[in-house]
Amino acid sequence: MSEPALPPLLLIGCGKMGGAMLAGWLELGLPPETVVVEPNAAAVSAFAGRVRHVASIAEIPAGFAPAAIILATKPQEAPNALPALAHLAKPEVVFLSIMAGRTIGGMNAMLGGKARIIRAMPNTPAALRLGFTVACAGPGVSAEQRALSDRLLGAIGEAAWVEEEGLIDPVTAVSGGGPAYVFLLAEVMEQAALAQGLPADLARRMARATVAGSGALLGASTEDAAQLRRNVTSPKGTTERALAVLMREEAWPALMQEAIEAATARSRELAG
Ligand SMILES: NC(=O)C1=CN([C@@H]2O[C@H](COP(=O)(O)OP(=O)(O)OC[C@H]3O[C@@H](n4cnc5c(N)ncnc54)[C@H](O)[C@@H]3O)[C@@H](O)[C@H]2O)C=CC1
Ligand SMILES: O=C(O)[C@@H]1CCC=N1
Repeated sequence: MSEPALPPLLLIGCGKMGGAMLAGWLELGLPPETVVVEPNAAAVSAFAGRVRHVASIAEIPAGFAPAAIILATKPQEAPNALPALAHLAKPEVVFLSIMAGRTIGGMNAMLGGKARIIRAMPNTPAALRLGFTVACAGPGVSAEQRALSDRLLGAIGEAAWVEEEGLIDPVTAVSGGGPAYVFLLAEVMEQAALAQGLPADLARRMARATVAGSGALLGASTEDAAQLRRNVTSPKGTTERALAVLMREEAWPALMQEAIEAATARSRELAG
């Protein structure tokens, strides 16, 4: 059975994440009445003719009744943008926020106190429909609104739901920011290759291909990451020597924990 057509949406902010999500929704068959609010015209040029673009919230066409309003500006923009959207907060409208840190309660206060809100945290592999999003529904969100949001998030990768909103802060630290840590791995591998005398172009290609290929292998495999690691590690071989450095208690295990703790704390600070 084919899925029903998507209803018109209102997207607030079409930057890196908003644009990646919009691309996924257009593939699902987004109606052209959809409105995108984005002050930077260049950010929406790739979507010209397929959605209606306005530069500010004040220019949203009067009477436009979206089923979902996606909040994809920076968290620091919320105090400007959300009060201007309060007139659209009705029981039949769900707000789907991807802003780091901003809590359902805090956003609801800015939206006039009666908004139905889902707080979600995606990540940038969404641009290839390989994202991972964790979402949490606030008070009053209907089963239909949750199903619509699940469909929207499923269009950009995998979606999971939690009941406890506080879990979104560590989710933001682990999967929201996670791609940055993986890209950093490619950067430092490249630097280490250079330090061993490899030519610059080869060092760059090797680091990129190794991180991308390993990610693809992990994605395609049913084996645990630990088993895939063991598959590379010959007893008394070379990898074992490298892992003995990286897996020292004070090295990657402790550093990753400290990094995730710091990002989780920052997410809580961004609540405002
Ligand atoms: N970049 C990432 O990896 C992730 C970002 N997020 C969240 O997504 C949100 C957006 O992040 P990015 O896309 O990275 O930032 P971005 O800066 O690329 O996009 C934000 C967009 O909002 C626009 N904007 C600013 N004021 C506006 C207003 N009043 N109305 C409408 N649009 C306005 C900006 O012109 C910009 O294009 C943030 O809240 C961030 O926490 C969540 C998960 C991952
Ligand atoms: O760094 C940030 O604040 C956002 C949230 C997760 C990824 N980027």
